[in-house]
Amino acid sequence: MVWVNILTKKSEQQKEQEHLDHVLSLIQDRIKIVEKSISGAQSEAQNLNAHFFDDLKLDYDGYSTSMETALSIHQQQQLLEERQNAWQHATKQLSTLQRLNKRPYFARIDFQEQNEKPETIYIGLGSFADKNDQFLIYDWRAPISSIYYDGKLGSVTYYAPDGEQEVLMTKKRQFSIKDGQIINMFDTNESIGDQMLINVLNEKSSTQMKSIVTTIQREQNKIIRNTTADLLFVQGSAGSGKTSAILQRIAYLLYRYRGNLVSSDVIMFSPNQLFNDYVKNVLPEMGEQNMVQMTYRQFVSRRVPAFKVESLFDQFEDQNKNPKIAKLKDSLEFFEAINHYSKHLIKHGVVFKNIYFKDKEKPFFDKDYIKDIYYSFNENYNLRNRIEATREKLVARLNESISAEAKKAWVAKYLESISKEELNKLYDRPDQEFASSTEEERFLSKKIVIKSLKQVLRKVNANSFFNIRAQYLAFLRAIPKMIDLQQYGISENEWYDHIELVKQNFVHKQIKITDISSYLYLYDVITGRRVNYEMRYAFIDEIQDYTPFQLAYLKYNFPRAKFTMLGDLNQAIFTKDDSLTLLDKVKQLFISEKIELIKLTKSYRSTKQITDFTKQILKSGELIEAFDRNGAKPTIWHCDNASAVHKINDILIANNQEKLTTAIITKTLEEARDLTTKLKSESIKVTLIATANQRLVPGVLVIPSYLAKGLEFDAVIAWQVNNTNYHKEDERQLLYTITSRAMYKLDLIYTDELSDLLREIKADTCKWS
Ligand SMILES: Nc1ncnc2c1ncn2[C@@H]1O[C@H](COP(=O)(O)OP(=O)(O)OP(=O)(O)O)[C@@H](O)[C@H]1O
Repeated sequence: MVWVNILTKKSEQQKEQEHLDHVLSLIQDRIKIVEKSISGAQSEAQNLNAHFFDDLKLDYDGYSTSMETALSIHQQQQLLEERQNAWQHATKQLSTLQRLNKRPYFARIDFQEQNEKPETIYIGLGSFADKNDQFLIYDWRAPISSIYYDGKLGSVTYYAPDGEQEVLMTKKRQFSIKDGQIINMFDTNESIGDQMLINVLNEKSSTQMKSIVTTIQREQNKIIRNTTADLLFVQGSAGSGKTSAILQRIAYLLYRYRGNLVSSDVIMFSPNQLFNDYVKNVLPEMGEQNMVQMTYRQFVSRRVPAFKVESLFDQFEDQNKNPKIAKLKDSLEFFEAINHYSKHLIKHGVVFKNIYFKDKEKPFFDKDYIKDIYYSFNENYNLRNRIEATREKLVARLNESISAEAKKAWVAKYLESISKEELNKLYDRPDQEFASSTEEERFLSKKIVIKSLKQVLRKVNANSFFNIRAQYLAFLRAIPKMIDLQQYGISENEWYDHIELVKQNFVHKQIKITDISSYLYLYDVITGRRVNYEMRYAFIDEIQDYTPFQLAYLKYNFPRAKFTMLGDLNQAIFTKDDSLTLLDKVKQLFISEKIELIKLTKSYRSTKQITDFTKQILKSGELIEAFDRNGAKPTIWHCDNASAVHKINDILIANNQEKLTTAIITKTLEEARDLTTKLKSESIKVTLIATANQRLVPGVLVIPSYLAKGLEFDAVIAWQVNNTNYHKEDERQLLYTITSRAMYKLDLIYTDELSDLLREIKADTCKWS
């Protein structure tokens, strides 16, 4: 019986190999054709470029002939553009073919639609059809491919453009293919067979994330292919594939809406710059371009170049932060307070600034004068109309003042001081004539005034007459009238002291991350700044570190975008316990019928031993499911100060022997710096990652906790898990985030006393040393 099985398997594999050889030869033939057409198009374009002017009818005499010239240029340009497009299309095709040539497909499914013939299709990273338009490979994103990820054998459904389809799936086969050879193949009845997943997961990590298209899991597939939700909210434990799902989802959407959606219509907010570097290869690996990617801090900071926005480091290590005030400022209630406050501003309360010109003592436009204009419009004017109308009036006033300004002494003085060359530039034409020298002088004076007044015009057009800093402080002062501070446990004195701090920050050109969003929102509401209606999809990873205010502000900025928010409420390292209620807050921003929630509980990153250990750090970690892949139990090392660094060395030697890349994760940056110095003095080679702008290099890394967000490493050494570093209940999530970065091996080192947060760990889930 066994023999028969082996024999059938062998002959099956031979058949599959023959099929693969056939497909590969067709792909290679196609590559040759496309390469030829590319070089053809290239030389044609070069030719066209080189002879561009030879072929043009250059004739500038008379209207009709110059029209002809224009037409001729236009035609040549069009021709060039067409060649360029054909060339671009062919290059894209070539890169897909080259990808397919390396690995044509990874799966096969056999199925039968009602009253139709049975069909067999192969699934790969792109589509490929023969000369008769018969598909030999289906893109993994094609509607039918969905059943490969979704269903067990038997009756299954998938969504085609014309609705739900039911088919009978009779076979699901997975392949490992290398250099044109089938290395292995399995038939499976699971969504995606565990064997394939184990093989993929057992490959060691690199400094770059990889695509997971061959082994997407059922729940992940739901996230990837969702097109109905306005808000898709994914709560997933550490390592459950949230980030992977986002990236495959973007690739899916670009395919599904191709022609209508381009990568610049998609924006992704990521935790830090290091993370961007970590994921940057995934979309190109799938043949797509990367989306717009930025951190929230970048998104807000670029709007306030004059301010220094609190850094990630300061935000994490700021010990003076008042959590009660932060809670208030991060809330949706605070967001609503701005809406409420702005309604009152229709009648009074907008704060203005003088605009100066030459005279630094006397304003050119006095703030009271501006205020009178602003409030001269009737109450039907909303804030945006008001500021626009004020701008218009100021510009009109500016124009009216030209003649009077031209008579001022500085103008005559200036005229005398400028060079002949500069003077000549002031005339409209070189041969311009004037009735008298007085008239000429008047003309030149006006020209100078107009030129100089441009700086005032710029200020008016940039709304510089609106004093946003004073306005923000005024808004903060109005808060006790709108929000019951006691509810947040804040006394009035505390609040006013806090306003003083914000003011001092402004004086030093600094702004805290808790202020920047409300500051910008207030500015936007008052000036009626236009938001981005073009963005179609917004992705937010590590959602637990966002405040409800920030999410409301993002929603305001991208009103037409569908949002996908992913995170692990158990890994909140900035918002801590508040993150647990985040979902309820976010729900208020969307229509409830358009919200879909998905939970991912299985952790693919770490071995079973690591997941079973780390989940105990959380209060409600029991819901996290480990993927059945075995490794060593984590080890907790107790060392004295002198031996701790040597312990690291021993662990690194062992990890190197197993070819595991190690990251040593500290709580703070200061600790990371300190440890790096100690390790280097012992001649241990490590790279310190101190800022998010660094690159992830191969070799041992020392990295502070808040920069390790979203990343993963073969082996992790959690440094100094003592009770000084980790004793507060709200530090559980931080410790969980650090330890859950490990894929295969986890060591924890402490001196003095062990963290209280690790005391309840079951003795048999780790080794104590
Ligand atoms: N279906 C899958 N097939 C293969 N590998 C997977 C799959 N899903 C997840 N992984 C792997 O598991 C690891 C963790 O995935 P990912 O980083 O996307 O998780 P995450 O939920 O964003 O984690 P965290 O919240 O801890 O940052 C990655 O190495 C990823 O490649």
